Amino acid sequence: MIEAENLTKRYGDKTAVDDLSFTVVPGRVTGFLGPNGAGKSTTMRLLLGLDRPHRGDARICGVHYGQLPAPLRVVGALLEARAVHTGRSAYNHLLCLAQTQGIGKKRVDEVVELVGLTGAARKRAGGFSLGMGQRLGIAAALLGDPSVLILDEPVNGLDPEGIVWIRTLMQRLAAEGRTVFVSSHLMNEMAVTAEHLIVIGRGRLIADCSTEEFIERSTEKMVIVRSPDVERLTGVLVGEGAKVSPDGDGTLTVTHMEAPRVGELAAAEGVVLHELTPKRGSLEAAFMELTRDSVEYGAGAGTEETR
Ligand SMILES: Nc1ncnc2c1ncn2[C@@H]1O[C@H](COP(=O)(O)OP(=O)(O)OP(=O)(O)O)[C@@H](O)[C@H]1O
Repeated sequence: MIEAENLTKRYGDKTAVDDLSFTVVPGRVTGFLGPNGAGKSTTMRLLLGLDRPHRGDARICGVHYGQLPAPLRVVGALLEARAVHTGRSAYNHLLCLAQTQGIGKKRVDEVVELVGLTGAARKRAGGFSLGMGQRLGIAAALLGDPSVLILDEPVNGLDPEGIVWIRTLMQRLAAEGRTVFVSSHLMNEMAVTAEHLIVIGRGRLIADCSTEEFIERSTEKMVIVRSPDVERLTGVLVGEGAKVSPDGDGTLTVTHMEAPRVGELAAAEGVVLHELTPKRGSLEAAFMELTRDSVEYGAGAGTEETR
């Protein structure tokens, strides 16, 4: 379990994390989302005791990170892509880490295999690609067989096979009853990986809910309808309050009306349907909608004064 309580962190006059409270529970993958500069990495550093909050409290399994007697055995962390600048082999890098916490060589062999680095473990870790470096970072996070995992952008640098691998791994670790807290910019990936989301903007909490609820709350449901008689169908649906946009080739996108009602109206009017597909919005669309006012950088982001 991870608990943030009224966490606040300022850098000069910039408030990076602003009175942020949330709880991350075991047994499911919790995604941590927010636009660039929202405060995700800062929050993770506060949780891991790498930075001190100006106000509030960060606890892992009920205590501050610094109070954990053997931290690697309780919490495994991967912080944002920094290569391991070491002339040591990946294996020796992990072995040294393990030894600081009284973790045996057998576990080093296990994690090397678990992350698919067996063939590369004797190579110099400093020469690793970004993807291999990520795998090594994940191996280090798993060394102590921790019950809590805090992963900042673990998908960074991974190829499609690596992305599926980390998704499956995170879901398995959560299913084993661990707390898995993971930040990412890849919305499609988070939509299929995380069951629960914590979303922040400008250091403040925007949403703390299931992924499904998050999407449902902030995107409009659509129905895709295909018919050889779009004109008559459009008339019927619009007459009953639906909003209809023709996509050409006999397809309509219908909003403001659920799929069963579309089907019922078409049947009542004797209009043939070739397709009737309810479509839920994407996590990406929901994220853009909910964080629109919290975007720090990028198109449309003004200065504090102009907003
Ligand atoms: N050491 C620091 N000194 C000064 N400002 C900082 C420092 N660390 C973070 N900040 C500022 O705090 C804010 C939050 O940064 P943070 O890196 O936590 O955001 P983030 O959500 O992880 O962003 P990204 O998605 O781009 O990685 C940003 O405005 C950033 O510039």
